[in-house]
Amino acid sequence: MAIYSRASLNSPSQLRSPTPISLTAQSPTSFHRTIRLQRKDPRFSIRVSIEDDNNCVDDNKHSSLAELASRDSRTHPRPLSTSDLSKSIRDRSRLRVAYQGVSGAYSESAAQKAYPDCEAVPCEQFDVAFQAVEQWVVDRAVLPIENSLGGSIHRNYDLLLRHRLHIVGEVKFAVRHCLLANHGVQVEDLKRVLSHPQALAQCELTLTKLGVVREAVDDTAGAAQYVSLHKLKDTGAVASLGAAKIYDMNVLAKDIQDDSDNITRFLILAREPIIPGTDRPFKTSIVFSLEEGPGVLFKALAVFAMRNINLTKIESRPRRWQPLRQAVDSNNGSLKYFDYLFYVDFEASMADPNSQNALKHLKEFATFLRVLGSYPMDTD
Ligand SMILES: O=C(O)C(=O)C[C@]1(C(=O)O)C=C[C@@H](O)C=C1
Repeated sequence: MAIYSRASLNSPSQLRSPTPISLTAQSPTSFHRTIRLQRKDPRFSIRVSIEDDNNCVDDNKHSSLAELASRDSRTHPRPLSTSDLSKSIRDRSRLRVAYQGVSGAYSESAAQKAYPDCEAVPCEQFDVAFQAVEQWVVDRAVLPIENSLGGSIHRNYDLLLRHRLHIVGEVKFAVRHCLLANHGVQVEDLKRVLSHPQALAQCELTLTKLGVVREAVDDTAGAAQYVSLHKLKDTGAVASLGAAKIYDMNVLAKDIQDDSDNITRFLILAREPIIPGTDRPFKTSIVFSLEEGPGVLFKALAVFAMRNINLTKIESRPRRWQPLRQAVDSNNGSLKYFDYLFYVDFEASMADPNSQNALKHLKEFATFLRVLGSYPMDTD
């Protein structure tokens, strides 16, 4: 049984697309298959063929997959993929906010918490959400950056640096996971459970007790959608109560996360920065790199401590393009070090001269420094 990326089966506009779409299935077993959605008649029919690695086409699968694809496409918007980004969006009446996943994902709820009247736009991957903002397809992106149980979402730290968007806000969202299965399926029937890797990590204790095989997919709601569409009897999903309703699934257990206080912090990204204020609590996010040497990170952090600026987060990531730095050591000759980027959040606005002085000071010995955004704190 292969786990397909969401887009393989839920695509209204893929089905209308003039070009055939080819998606590689991610298979947990030795099967590795490619799904091709091909348009036979532009208006009325699609042809779905499944090929295995030996290019054997299994025609018997056509009708059922086509049926599934069209049934789902009528009800839920398809996540944007990179190829959609060139198409213009006409309805500009509501703020459009990109999130990663499909309808029912926690990220969609976070987008709606940040902008209650927005049009939440699903995207296949984090990268697509970044590009959708950059290319004016949407106005904002709301993306997870850290979770109180699972830790940092490193991919988004890396993408913040690779793209040129600005952090204009943050939103904290209480994530309450449910164990979902198709109607009639009991907990004892479950052999495996699908979900987003963060969600699986957040439910470690429950899933270990159940003794099920865990399989990672792109998002929690996508897991529910997959199990529901395929009418699986031995597979469950960890997802939200909202996803249970959308994909008509039974809730076998609620609040299965390891700790009831399971909070994910999301960043709100935009093309333009906001003008920082001092009228309410602000946070500033920066990224910098430093020379190699004893006490350099200590010195960097001291620029905040000596000004009584509170740090709320520090994350280090290896530099992707020059991950190793060559340095000369008087005792050992030439040495190679890992080169890091440090992401720091501090509780102050860039409108505050204290923050400006701290960054001026940091620049004296940082080899690179970028302000990612200065934005109101979510104090909920
Ligand atoms: O899969 C989802 O529903 C998401 O919104 C993604 C995501 C994440 O990336 O951390 C968001 C919140 C939860 O922490 C689990 C998963």
